[in-house]
Parts: sequence; structure tokens; C-alpha cells
Amino acid sequence: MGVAICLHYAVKKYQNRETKENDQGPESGQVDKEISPAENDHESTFLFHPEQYKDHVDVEHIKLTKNDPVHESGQVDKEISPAENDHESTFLFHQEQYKDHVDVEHIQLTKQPEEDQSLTIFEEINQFKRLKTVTIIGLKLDDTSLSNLFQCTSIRSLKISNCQLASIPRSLANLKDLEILDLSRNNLTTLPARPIRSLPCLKSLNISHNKITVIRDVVKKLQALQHLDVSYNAVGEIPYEILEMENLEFFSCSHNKIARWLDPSNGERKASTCHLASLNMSSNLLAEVPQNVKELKNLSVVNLSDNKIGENIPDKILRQQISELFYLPSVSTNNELEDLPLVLCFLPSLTKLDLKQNKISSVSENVKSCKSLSVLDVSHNRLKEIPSQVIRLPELRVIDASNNQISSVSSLRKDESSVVEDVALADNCLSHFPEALIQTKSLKKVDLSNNNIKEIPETIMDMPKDVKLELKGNPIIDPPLEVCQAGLETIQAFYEDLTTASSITQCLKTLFLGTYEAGKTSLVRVFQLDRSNLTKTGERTDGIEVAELHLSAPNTSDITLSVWDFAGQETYYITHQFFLSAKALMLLVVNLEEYDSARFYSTCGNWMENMIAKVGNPVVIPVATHIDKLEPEEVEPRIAEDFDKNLESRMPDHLLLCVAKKLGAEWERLAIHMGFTKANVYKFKCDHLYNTDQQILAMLTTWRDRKGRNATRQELQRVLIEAGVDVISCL
Ligand SMILES: Nc1nc2c(ncn2[C@@H]2O[C@H](COP(=O)(O)OP(=O)(O)OP(=O)(O)O)[C@@H](O)[C@H]2O)c(=O)[nH]1
Repeated sequence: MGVAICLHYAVKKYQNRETKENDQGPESGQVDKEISPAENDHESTFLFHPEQYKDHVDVEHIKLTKNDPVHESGQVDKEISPAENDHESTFLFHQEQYKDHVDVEHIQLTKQPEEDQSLTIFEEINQFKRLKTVTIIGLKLDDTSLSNLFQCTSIRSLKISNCQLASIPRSLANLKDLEILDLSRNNLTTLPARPIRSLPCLKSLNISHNKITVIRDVVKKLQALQHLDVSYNAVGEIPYEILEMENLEFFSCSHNKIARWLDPSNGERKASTCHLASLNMSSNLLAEVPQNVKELKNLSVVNLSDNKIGENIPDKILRQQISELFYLPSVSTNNELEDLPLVLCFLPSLTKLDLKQNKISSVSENVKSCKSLSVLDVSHNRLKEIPSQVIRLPELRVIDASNNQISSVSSLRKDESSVVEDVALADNCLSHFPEALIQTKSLKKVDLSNNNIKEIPETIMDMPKDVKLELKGNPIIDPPLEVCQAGLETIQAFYEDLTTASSITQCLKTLFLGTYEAGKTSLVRVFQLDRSNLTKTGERTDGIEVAELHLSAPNTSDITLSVWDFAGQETYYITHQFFLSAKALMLLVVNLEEYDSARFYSTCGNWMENMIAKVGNPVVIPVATHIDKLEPEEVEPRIAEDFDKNLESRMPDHLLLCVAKKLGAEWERLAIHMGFTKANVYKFKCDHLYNTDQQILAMLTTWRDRKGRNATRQELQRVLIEAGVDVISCL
């Protein structure tokens, strides 16, 4: 039976912690505690699980226990207590103790990361003839200890991580059977090329999280290597020799400073026999897709995200490799792209393309060559429409085009052969429900949330019933919002009822709002009596008066108005908001005789703002009263010049969001032009990390708040023009 020991080092810092209730200490107050590592039967390995470790941080003595191989059935346990050298904070194996452990196969020494402890390994470790796996994490090791360890030539897997290593002794080359070497999270600036290249069996090399700048000397001769991780270093170039590593399947060089993948030094490019399947070059300084990528015929995943790849790259590559198409099912980019990279368009096996958070505003015709594309993510870009050439891709099932500037979808495929199932168009500028979606019978999920859609057309009856339709965040008025919020089935049932019901009773909640003695009650009476019947002076409405009013008109069904006449005294204002609702019609009654510009906010503006705050996009009809007291020529100017203009100039959030979506990088310039400081801009960015639309919206709403009643559409238009930003079309 193979025997293994796993030791977790208990750190001294915790010795003075409160002891547990069931522990019993000697008189001196010192508490002796013993812990027995759990046994992993399958691997014959004793393991402290990380969770268990937490329960034992205050132990003072650690026992290493192993099963005696001679007494397999009798389960005789032996225990040893390694001594502890307090002064040097060094954990020591005493020479005598080695003798009891020479048959272990696995050693694992792990310590709490915040402790600065070192480990001394004595020469006698070379008596561990069966040692296969050594894992040392978080303990400082000197060269002598390392050299001693490297005498154990039976080791196959060696992990020395987070041990502050600055160099590796040459004796590493002794480990001729070594298959796995993990030197991650150390302080290595160079790699000991010679000893590593002398490891003929090495299959996996992890040197991530170091400070290494050059890897060429190391990778050159590692022909058995299958897995190479050099991520989180300071490497500047990928050596050409990677392509000559026949067995390499996984290569990650993410988070380095890589700007290029070198060509062969002798200029002779041979056909690569590299079997690389996964290549991660994310978070580097690549300005183009490296030419050498085309040599990798077995690539299944490539990650190019967070580089500096712009639009001009792929043409050059494309022409050379168009006949050498390679399998590339998943591409991830988060770059500076302004169009779909052509090289990607000519990959007939490409199934998934992730281009989110770029600057793509158009997609070239060539995308139609991506015949296998099934999932396309172009969210957080600058698209104004879903390009028809994308929609026509025969295998396309999922499109995520959310967070763009899409204002219409006119090009979805309507024919029966469409396989598009999932369309995400949330956070765009759609003002109409896209009819094309209704005709796409393959759809299963559509997300249109946070657009500017006001109506759902009756043709939605044709949409397959099982489509999961998301409409939240739209200012919908027809059908009523409550119906739309309940989902597609309810919307369809609503229209079904409208078409099939023999008699339809329509009831409309109508709210009469306005200031004190504006003429609300008198207006209600006009509807009720069909003639003027002014209230008498001093006849006041208390609270709310509710009445029903039946209206009929030729060629249309009767309608019942549920009339809510609100008292205009200020004391009642606070209660009004509870009765405002999106599906109600609101009549805002204004005494035009007493109206002038200075009174706009008290008579109209504040009411509008309350309504907008409560229901988002209210349906309001302003009604002017007392006009009989004005000369006819006085009426029109007041309404047109002032009243209308002011009402029209209100800027609700959804309008500002539309502007935000249309703005690009120029928003920062606009912000400065609007009087914000660089620090303000920085804060908008920090408050809404990774969401440019929200950063801009925050800036615009802050501008609106600062400007108060002067924050009109006209003013915003003026500022936009002055700043040279061409987005005023949406205002
Ligand atoms: N000349 C004229 N007088 C009006 C008109 N509308 C209302 N009045 C008068 O204005 C006064 C207030 O009218 P109401 O209809 O009671 O006003 P209200 O908005 O309901 O008032 P509160 O209930 O106090 O909020 C009454 O004396 C009405 O006769 C109008 O169009 N022309």
C-alpha cells in the first residue's frame, strides 16, 4: 500500500488565540491540541481539507500519522511530532524522523499565505525513494533545501508555488521522470532554461504569476509538453518555436506584454505539426491577429480578448490563408473593433463569435461566409440595425445585440427556414415593436426590455404562443401596461377578446388635475351635461370626487369614463400621486387667464414632473380654461409660445437615454463642454463601470438637475451643436 503524508503547517500567530471549550491545557496555561488529518482512502493520502484547516488554526503541535504498510489489516498508526524552531520560524524535519517516512509517495506542505515561514529540507530526503508528488505552497525555500529535494529522482509531480523563489538550482535536471512542474506565483525573472530543457518527460509546465520576460530558451526543446501556462508574466513575444511543439494542446500567455508572435529566425516557415487546441492570448498588446495562428489547424478555442486589435488587421492574413481555413468554434474579443474582422468571416466552421464591448457600427457583407455561425454576441457596440447579412446566416440561433443603438429591425428573415431562437435587443432605441420578429416562427425568446416601445401591434397574435417575450422598461400604453407585463399569452388573449367579444365595455380612468380653482369641476360638468355649467364661487372640491360618465359617439363603441376630480388645494397634492397610473388619461387643467411664463412650473411643470416620476410616460391632455375672459388674439400666443413650448421641452430619462446611446467616445468632450470637470467624468465612469450608456446617462441627468427649469430640449440641442456632437436627430 502506498503511503502519503500531507502536512499543513499551523502558524504561531494563532497560538495565543482563545482555546476551544473542550480543549484541556496544562497548568502553565499552554494548551496542547492534537489534530488528526482525515484520510482519503482512495489515494492513500491524508488530507486536511481547507475548511478543516480553519478549525485548527490554534494548534501547537502537529502530528503526522501514517498507516504502517506492514499492518494493513491491523491499522497500526504511528505518530511523529516535528520539532519547531521558534527563532527562525522554520519547520524542520529531524533526521531521525525521516527514517519513519522513507516510503511516503506524496508530501504536501501548505501554510497560511499571510505568514512568513520558511522550510528547511535536509539531505536525508533523498532516502524517500518512492516519492512521487511534492507540493509546497507558501513556505520560503533556500537553494540548499531545493537542491536536497531535487535529489529525489522518483518525483513525477512537483509544485512549488508562492514560495518566493527567485531562482531554481540546476540540479532540477536530476528529476528525469518529472511530468508536471508548477513554479507559479514566485519571483522568477528568468527561467532556468538548461535544467528545464533536460526534463524529457515534462508534460505540464506552469510558470504563471512570475516576472519572466523571455520564454523562448525554455520552450525550444520541450517536445513532450502538452500544457504550458505562462500567463501573468512580462513576456513580450511568443517564440516561433511554439508551433514546433507537436504535443502542445493548451497554451496560455494571457496577461503579459505580448505584441507579436515571432517568425522563424532563419526565415524558413515549415508546415506546423502543432496540435494546439486551446490558445489564450487575452490581455496583451496585440495589434493584430498573429499570422502564426493560421498554422494551428486543431484550434478549438482562442481567446483574443482585451488586446488592441483594430479593424485593419485581418485583410492581409485573409488573403494568405483563405484556402487554409481552420476550425475555430469560439472566438472571444474585447478590443477596439469597428467592424467584424474579415479573418473571422472566412471561417466556415466558426460556431460562436463573441464581439461584445467593441465599437462595431457595421458588419461587412463577408459575414455571410460564416455558414456555421450559431451564436453571435455583438452586445455593447454601436450597431444601428441588425445587419441583414447576419440574420440570413443559415445556422444562426442566438443573437445578442443588446446595448447598441438599434432603432429598427427590418431585416429579420421571414422565411420558414429561419432557425433563430433567441434574440436579445434590450437597451436599444427601438420605438416600434419589430414586426419582423413576429414573422420569425423559429423564435423562442425575445428580449426587448428598456427600449422606447409604446405600442404592441395587433399582429402579435401571429407570434408563436410559446415565445418568452420580455418588455419591461418600455413606456407601453397600448395594450395596457399591466397586460404587457403579464407576457405574450396575456397580450394575445387581450387582442383575442377585442376581436371576438360581442359587446365591448371600455372604461377609461380620467383624472382631472390642476391648481386651485383652475376649473376642473366646471370641466367635468361640461362632459356630464354637454353644456357649460360653471361652479359657483366658493364651491370647492374636498379630496377627490369620483363619478361615472357614459359617452357615445357614432360608429364606435360606447365608452365609460371613470372621472376623478381632484381638489386643487395644496394640502391634497401629496395624496394625488397614489392615484396616478400609466393607463389613465390625465387632463391637466390650467387657468389661461392667470397664466404667464413665470407661473409655468406652479401651474404645469411641477404637475408634469410628478406624473413622469410616478408613471414614466403619462398620457396628458392640457386643457386651458377661462379663455372666455381673454381677447381671442391673446389665447393662441400664450398656448403656442409658452405653454406648449415648455411642455414639449421636458426631457424624461428615456429621451436622455436615447441621446446617451447615440453618443460615443465624444461624450467626455461634451461633458467638459457642459461644465463638468475631469474628476466628475471619472466619477461617472467609476459609478457605472463597463456600462458607457449609463455613464453618459448619469452625466446627462446630472446636467438636467443642475440646469433645473432651463434644462430644455432646445438647450440640450444647443449644447450638442456647440460641442460639435451630431446626435440631435433623436431630440
Ligand atoms: N369665466 C370662467 N369661469 C370659470 C371657468 N372655469 C371655471 N370658472 C370659475 O372658476 C372658479 C373655480 O372653478 P372650479 O371648476 O370649481 O375649479 P376647480 O379647479 O374645480 O377648483 P377646486 O375644486 O378648488 O380645485 C368657479 O367660480 C368657476 O365658476 C371658465 O372657463 N370661465
